Amino acid sequence: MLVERWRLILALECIMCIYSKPLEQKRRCFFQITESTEHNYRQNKKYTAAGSVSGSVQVCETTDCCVGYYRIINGTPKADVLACDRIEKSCPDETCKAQPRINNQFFTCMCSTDLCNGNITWGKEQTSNPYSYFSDVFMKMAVIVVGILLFMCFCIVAAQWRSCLKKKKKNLQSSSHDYLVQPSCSCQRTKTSEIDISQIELQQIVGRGHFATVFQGTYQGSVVAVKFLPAAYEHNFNTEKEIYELPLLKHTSIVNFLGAGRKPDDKSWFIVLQFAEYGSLHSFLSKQTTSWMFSLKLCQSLSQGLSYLHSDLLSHDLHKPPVAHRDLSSSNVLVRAGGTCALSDFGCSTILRSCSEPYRRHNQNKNMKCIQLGMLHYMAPEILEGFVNLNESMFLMQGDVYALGLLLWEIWMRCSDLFEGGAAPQHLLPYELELGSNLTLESLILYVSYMDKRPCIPEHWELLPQGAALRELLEDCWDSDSEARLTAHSIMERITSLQSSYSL
Ligand SMILES: Nc1ncnc2c1ncn2[C@@H]1O[C@H](COP(=O)(O)OP(=O)(O)OP(=O)(O)O)[C@@H](O)[C@H]1O
Repeated sequence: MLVERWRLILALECIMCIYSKPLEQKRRCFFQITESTEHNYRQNKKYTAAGSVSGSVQVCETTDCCVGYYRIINGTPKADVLACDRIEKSCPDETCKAQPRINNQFFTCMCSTDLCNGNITWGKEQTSNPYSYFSDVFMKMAVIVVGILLFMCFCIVAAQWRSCLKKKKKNLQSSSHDYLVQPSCSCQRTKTSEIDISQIELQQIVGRGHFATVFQGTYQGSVVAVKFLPAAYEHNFNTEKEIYELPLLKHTSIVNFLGAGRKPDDKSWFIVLQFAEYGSLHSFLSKQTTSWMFSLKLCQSLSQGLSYLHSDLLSHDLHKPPVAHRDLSSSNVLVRAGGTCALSDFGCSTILRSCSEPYRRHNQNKNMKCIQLGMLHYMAPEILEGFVNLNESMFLMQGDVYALGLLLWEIWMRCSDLFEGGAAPQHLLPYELELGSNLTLESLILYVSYMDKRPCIPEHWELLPQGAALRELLEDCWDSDSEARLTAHSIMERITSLQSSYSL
């Protein structure tokens, strides 16, 4: 009887052994880091840590993807870096297909079979268009979107039908109540007041962007900013208005929206906003330096604004979905008289909510436009490389956090208390010192993504009491691994603790 039981146990163990083995098998990739990339210590350390290395083979610890970085030398690809990928990404291809990068002199590839990164599938046709990787991604997305379109239509119709039923039920209960929103769905919008342009007294121009011209003006006795968009930019106008109209969007660190309208003569669109006395953060920092406490006030209000924008709130039947800004820059942050920041320009923003597939669709379509027109300086490495999954809200928010890190750096680089004798350097955009004022997408990808470089943190900060905390905070915002970045909320908390620990 005992022998029988032993036999049974042994047989079971054997079966488990056979079936569990393939599951345990980890991806094996070729491993190589050439001399030319050895100076890039941080990047290489991350690739080395992605798995255990034995000779030229690495066994991947956490991912199933092999990566290869190749340089084109005399017309043939030469491997610079071969390794396991550092973080899990989608890599459905079994072979390593070249994706063009910097000026077509540099290619990356990802694949999901053992040792697949040793050979790159490379064709001359791939060199013709530097944006082809983006196009590929968008083609795939288009197919997926079309595939789920029918399903979404069904959902929208069902949601509207449900909302209609609820409305009818409520109307029966109380016909006197004036509903500003439809509480049955999270796709709520507040009613905004349509403003007649004759009610506004326009004064001088205070700013210009890619699309808009912004005037200072007076409306109902208050100083306001009026943002005009040409008639053809209805889509941009609607996107921005849609964000401002979200319930519960009002916050001290988000510019206050007063209303919108259309000029009858030239049919241009306009948005009326609370006026920010110091204009954009960019023009503020260009003109003046700050004290340590003033810089903390700017940073604190800025991170509060982003944390609020990213938050998912439900209060008294009103729902504010999370919003990713997606175009944060010192030109899109305003500074008010009290020395606090307010987020503005939501023309590229994305509402991250489950019942808003139509929003998602048009946001995907405008993504390329935003990538081309947005401030390149602030684009996170994964966005520059095109690795961002637009359906993943976390990715979009992590992109905002990277930009927030650069904004904090910009503010502290103009803080006179952080420099000997109060001599803060003149204001520069991130990477302007290293790559010049007319930096290109290619030079930025090479510097930020491939070389994993960030704006220079002055060495003497290490000697300041708060220096180590500043460095740590900046590095935790702009980490190349987007998932390792802090959330906007935790950045806000860290700045609050800086305020209490190092008040000068
Ligand atoms: N509420 C405001 N108060 C004061 N100045 C403002 C205000 N809103 C905008 N501005 C100024 O106008 C400039 C352009 O505004 P905004 O960024 O909204 O335009 P845009 O065309 O959407 O810009 P972008 O090129 O980033 O798309 C800002 O950088 C700022 O200097």
